[in-house]
Amino acid sequence: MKQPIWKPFFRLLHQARLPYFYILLYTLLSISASQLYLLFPSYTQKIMQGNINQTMALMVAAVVLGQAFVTSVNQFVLAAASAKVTLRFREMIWGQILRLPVPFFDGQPSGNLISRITQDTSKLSDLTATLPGNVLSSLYMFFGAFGILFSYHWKLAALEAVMIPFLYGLGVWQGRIQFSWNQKIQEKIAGLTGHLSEILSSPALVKGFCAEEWETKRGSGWISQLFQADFFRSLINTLLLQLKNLASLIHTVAMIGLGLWMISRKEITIDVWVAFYLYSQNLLNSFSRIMSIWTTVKSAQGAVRRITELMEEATETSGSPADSGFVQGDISFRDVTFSYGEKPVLEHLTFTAAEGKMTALIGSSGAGKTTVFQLLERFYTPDRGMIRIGGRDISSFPLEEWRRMIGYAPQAPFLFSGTIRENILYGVHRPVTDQELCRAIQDSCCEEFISAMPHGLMTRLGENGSGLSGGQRQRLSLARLFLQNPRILLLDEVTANLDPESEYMVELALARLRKGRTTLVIAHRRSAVKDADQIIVLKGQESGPSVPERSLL
Ligand SMILES: Nc1ncnc2c1ncn2[C@@H]1O[C@H](COP(=O)(O)OP(=O)(O)OP(=O)(O)O)[C@@H](O)[C@H]1O
Repeated sequence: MKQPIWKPFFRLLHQARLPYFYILLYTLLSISASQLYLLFPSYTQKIMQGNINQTMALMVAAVVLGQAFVTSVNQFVLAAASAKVTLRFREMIWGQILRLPVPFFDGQPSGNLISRITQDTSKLSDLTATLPGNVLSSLYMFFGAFGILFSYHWKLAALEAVMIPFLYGLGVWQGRIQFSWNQKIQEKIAGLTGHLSEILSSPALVKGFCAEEWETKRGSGWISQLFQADFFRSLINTLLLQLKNLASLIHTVAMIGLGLWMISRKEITIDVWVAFYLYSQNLLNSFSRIMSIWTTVKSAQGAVRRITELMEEATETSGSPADSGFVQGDISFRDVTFSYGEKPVLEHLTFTAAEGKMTALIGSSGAGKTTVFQLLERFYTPDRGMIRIGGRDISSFPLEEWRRMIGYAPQAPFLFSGTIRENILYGVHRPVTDQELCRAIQDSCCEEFISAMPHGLMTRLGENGSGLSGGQRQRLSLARLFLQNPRILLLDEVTANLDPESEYMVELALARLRKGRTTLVIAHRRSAVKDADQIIVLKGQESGPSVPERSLL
């Protein structure tokens, strides 16, 4: 083990609210099962000594039935414990991912994050739910059996003591090999998941470019890589299992050989040897379990590391409610400089967007228009300079409060699978009356098409709002903004891809929405800036520092 995983592992346990009752119950039942297994050989010995009577028969029956009962109840407890632990870890990680800042997601394949929640949590749960029970019950059995073996005969016990280090070395070696293969599989699964989720998010694009054949090949590449890794892992696991079986066989043969030799020399009686043999099997079983715990730990090591890294990422700081304040006044960028990593985008940007007025941002592609919106949303922080509203630094407002004051309409509106009603109400953090909803639908020019739908507001949309035209999607997202009632509007080329009729409808809705709100619009087309009170030209890096030009249309 290169890096100890215990510290981060225990930190994770502390963070997740684990079902300790189930884990404790599993632990106690596992130890009870070990105790019952330890009783069985001594009863067998007594029977072999001729101690056959009703009490003995009842005792043996009780031990055998007890073992079966405890083991099967424990299976249920373990299933419940694992499921609950998985649930808690998944909730914890999902909550963390949603609170990470936007820069974290830059260049982070979504497939990787999905596999943190699906694959890695399963591994972590296996470890967490079973670790205390398996470790304690195996150690109980291991030391219990060893103690009893020494009390029987030291020579036979010494044979065990010699065998165990070899078996241990073998187990550690196997664990290492299995760990490295498990890691390979994890990487392949993450790659495949990332690739599939990217392609499945835009099936129309694939079809539009007639790229089915090409994508089939690319997908097959990932699938066959996973197959190869899976195949070799199974092959290696089978070989390792055979090796383990061979080691057990050697152990058993040595046990039998030494036992028979000692019986022939009258050093032990046959009943002692039988009991000894059974205890040595217990010892071996408990040792195998300890080694399988080792394998579980090794295979969870990567998952623990990845999840810990994720959990230790700094989340967005929400700020204190004491800093709340009324968001009003002109928005001013003062000497703002910003780069994405090493890549400078804005330099010394200074402009003011007057309260309640419309400011258009224009400039060539890559000039930094969307970046201005990103900074306003506080997805990123300026490297230098300051953004203020009514003279107050925008970063001094509690984050959530600030973002709720901003209504952002992107070029491609965000809609999700669910009813039209659910889509309109997304992000509206207050109860909404039917009248308010109707009003927002009317203001956003959605009334006509929603009432033409078979189930009206309760009509279900597909992923990304499929089932609606571009203009309808855009108007639906504007209905959301009417309800959200933000003080600042950020409109990113909202009408860019619409036909004239849809554009007219969206413009109508936008004109209503803009009333009384400070609006910033990203525009490429003249028609989109015709109502602007001022235009800021961003020049980007190509043409030197981006000094804005102010002019009226
Ligand atoms: N998350 C990011 N990480 C790194 N670079 C980025 C990121 N987002 C944007 N950029 C880069 O920053 C520059 C400005 O991007 P931005 O999206 O702000 O431009 P824009 O003016 O809105 O362009 P367009 O009109 O084409 O949408 C571009 O060169 C872009 O490649």
